[in-house]
Amino acid sequence: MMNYAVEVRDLRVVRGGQVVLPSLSAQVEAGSVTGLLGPSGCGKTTLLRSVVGVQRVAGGEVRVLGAPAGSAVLRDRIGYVTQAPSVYGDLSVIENLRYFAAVIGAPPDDPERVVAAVGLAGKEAARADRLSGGQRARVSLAAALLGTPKVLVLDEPTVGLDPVLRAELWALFHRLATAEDPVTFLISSHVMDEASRCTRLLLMRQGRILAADTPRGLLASTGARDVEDAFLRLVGAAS
Ligand SMILES: Nc1ncnc2c1ncn2[C@@H]1O[C@H](COP(=O)(O)OP(=O)(O)OP(=O)(O)O)[C@@H](O)[C@H]1O
Repeated sequence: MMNYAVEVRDLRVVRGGQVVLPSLSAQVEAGSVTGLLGPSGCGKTTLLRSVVGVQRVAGGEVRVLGAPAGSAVLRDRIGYVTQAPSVYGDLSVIENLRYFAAVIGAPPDDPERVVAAVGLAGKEAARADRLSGGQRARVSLAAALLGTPKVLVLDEPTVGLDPVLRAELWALFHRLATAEDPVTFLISSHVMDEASRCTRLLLMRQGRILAADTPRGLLASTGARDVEDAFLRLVGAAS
């Protein structure tokens, strides 16, 4: 039987009177680097918020590591990085991470470990509001890595980063996903060319999952030459 880190069944979400997810079902395989791809406004963030347990849902079920999304047992087992990096501007990099480590009860030497993991060694003493956007995003990512979570949910983590840094971050995700104690990644992006970096894909449009497959499987089943083309073919077939 497939081992799923995240299972979503018939999820319904209404935001501001608008049905954003009518009835969405999807799974994320344990140890995968799963990309959630779809155009802006299709409901990616809403789905991620539901997985993390911060979204009010109107129906259906979301389970993470077998427990209901948002339950207390998941608190230090799931990390979430939102689109807007949530760090305190008036604190240094290491102060931010020490604060978040204390909140979740992570080991005292964890801030140093995660600073190195995201390539910010040497920037520990820098105030967060004096960092570049990409550096601030990496502080948020470092905070999500504290306490060695089993599932990391990342909302467009590579937006605004240069290609070298982008490649480094994807390499980091794969290292963590294939480690002895693997982390499962669910990563949203509206940039289709990031699809090839994922081991599995969820293609989403207008609150629905169009396809769930490996990048290779998706190209084979659609006959497309790249994921953008596959997406267009699936949209064409669905309409
Ligand atoms: N706070 C809110 N109140 C009401 N509606 C909202 C709210 N946030 C988002 N929505 C609506 O929900 C829909 C899905 O938004 P969501 O942020 O999940 O999309 P997304 O795919 O993550 O987009 P993007 O790639 O631009 O971040 C959109 O139509 C949006 O207008």
